[in-house]
Amino acid sequence: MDAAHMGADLEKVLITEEEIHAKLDELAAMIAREYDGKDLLLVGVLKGAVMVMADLMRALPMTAPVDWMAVSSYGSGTKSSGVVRILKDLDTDITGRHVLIVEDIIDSGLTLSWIKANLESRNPASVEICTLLRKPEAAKVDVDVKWVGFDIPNEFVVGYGLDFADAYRGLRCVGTLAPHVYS
Ligand SMILES: O=P(O)(O)OC[C@H]1O[C@H](OP(=O)(O)OP(=O)(O)O)[C@H](O)[C@@H]1O
Ligand code: HPA
Ligand SMILES: [Mg+2]
Repeated sequence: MDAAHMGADLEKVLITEEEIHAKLDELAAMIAREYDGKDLLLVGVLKGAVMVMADLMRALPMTAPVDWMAVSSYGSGTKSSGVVRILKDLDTDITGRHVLIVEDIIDSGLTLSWIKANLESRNPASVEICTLLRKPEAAKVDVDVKWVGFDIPNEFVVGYGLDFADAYRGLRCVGTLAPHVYS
């Protein structure tokens, strides 16, 4: 599908490309201050966090290494199953290291609360979370998140890494889909 058609499937744009980049620059400045002189490991959660990670790491004035986990709780639908499975674990031993989990979205919170607890059990120096998006009204569990880009309404969103049935991740903005896409 070309960009024009992908854009035509949007009902509304919630956050523009420019707003995303300005926010990630702000977050990167705070993160750089927090981890100055520390052994930081960035951990991205596949697949949704790919865009956030790519732009955040380039905004960070440091050489922090990156590792990835793949988990799945949504499958191809629009509701979290609540069951988290590790599809790919870290390559890195995080014992004694400062871990920053980089995510695209906290929706029910089930995925991130599970991942955070899982990583904390591996004896790191610290585990914090940076997420581009959060849906406060959708929270089923409380997740302690240090850095949030945008709080958004409780609507299913796509773009900038976020998918519907694995599509739309390449959209440069974040938006909601038109009803015809679901039918
Ligand atoms: O707060 P929650 O309700 O748990 O939802 C958030 C999670 O859901 C999405 O991942 P998904 O399982 O869709 O995998 P994906 O990143 O490969 O799309 C998203 O990237 C988060 O990891
Ligand atoms: O709103 C969403 N959109 C896409 N993927 C998601 N995973 C959790 N919430 C969402
Ligand atoms: Mg998904």
